Amino acid sequence: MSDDKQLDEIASLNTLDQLRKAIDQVDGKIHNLLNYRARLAERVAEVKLAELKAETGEADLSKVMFYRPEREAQVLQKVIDRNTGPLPDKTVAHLFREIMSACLALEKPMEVAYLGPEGTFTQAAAMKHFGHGVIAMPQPEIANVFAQVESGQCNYGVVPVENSTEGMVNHTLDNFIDSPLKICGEVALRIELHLLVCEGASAQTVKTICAHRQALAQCRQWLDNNWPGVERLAVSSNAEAARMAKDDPTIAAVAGDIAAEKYGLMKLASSIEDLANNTTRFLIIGREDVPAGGNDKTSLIISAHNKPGALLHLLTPFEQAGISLTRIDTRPSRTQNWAYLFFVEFEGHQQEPRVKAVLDNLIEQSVMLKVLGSYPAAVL
Ligand SMILES: O=C(O)C(=O)C[C@]1(C(=O)O)C=C[C@@H](O)C=C1
Repeated sequence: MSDDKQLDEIASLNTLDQLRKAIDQVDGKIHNLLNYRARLAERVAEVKLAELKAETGEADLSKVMFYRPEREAQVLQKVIDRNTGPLPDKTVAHLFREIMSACLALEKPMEVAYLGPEGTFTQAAAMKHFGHGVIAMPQPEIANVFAQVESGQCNYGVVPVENSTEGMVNHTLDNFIDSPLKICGEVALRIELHLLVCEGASAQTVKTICAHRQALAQCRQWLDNNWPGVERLAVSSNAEAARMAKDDPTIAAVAGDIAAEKYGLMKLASSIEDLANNTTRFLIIGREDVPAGGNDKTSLIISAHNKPGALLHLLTPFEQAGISLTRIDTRPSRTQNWAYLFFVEFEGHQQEPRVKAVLDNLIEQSVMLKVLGSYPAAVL
């Protein structure tokens, strides 16, 4: 039905009863279509298995790539492109995110490791990226997330990589150096941090402020101004800080809403992060390469020879090919041979000829080059 016809029909309905009957009818149609879509996804799973069998002669379910990040990004982009409202783009995209998540769970339930415990922003990022159809498995450290995916115990992992206030998450970058895993997606999350205490606690009872060191850094100025001289303790995650504050009125945790809810904490102060637009970017890690989807990014680690102008030489091929860099960062090298180690991110997929040409050029100039993966740019 065209938009105009829909509007005319809606305008002709004048009673609550008429409108609710119309809503019931639409719900029936949506419901029917949802299950139709779900059956198509089930059939997709059968076809994927049959294709693997035809290609390799084996029908090993663990080798089938049920999750297709490039296709999911395309589906979500189409949702946004065709949306005419009144529902906002973000809302319809989130609805379709959950529909696809449920369909994927029918194909095969995915196990996703994330930096836990429950209640971390990384868990929120995992849900934003995969929807609620996955089985989320909290891990104590970033290294455990990598290990769970490398060993095959989990299908994918979610790790924080960069914060708009504090820069790169070095643990994650260091883990990539030795890991065979590939980046297969990215997700950005707006981070709001609060000062949380248990019931009965107050500004007078608090002796220590606990949080992950990144969160403490993101609120440094606010804490300096409002809580000068009070001890700050870096712990393994904000959720862990919230867990510690739950039964101890001498501890205040810096953490987000999910942790506050999970541990039943009160807000002594809200939104205490120093920068208004505090965002953390997370990466999805997996064992397979992701095919090109049309709007991709590529991440790599590269080490340059220790001579003047080395970085400039590494970057010139990107400029010549007209490829935009989205990030460049340095880490201290961990072997004596490497003078510099750079993490570079740029627009494009490693299968594109222009990107391939740049990578060939870089291999010649660098001491070491490791492509961490090409993956769809975040849509949500
Ligand atoms: O197109 C596919 O490959 C599917 O498996 C279908 C579908 C979907 O529901 O649209 C589900 C899971 C994939 O990650 C991508 C898309």
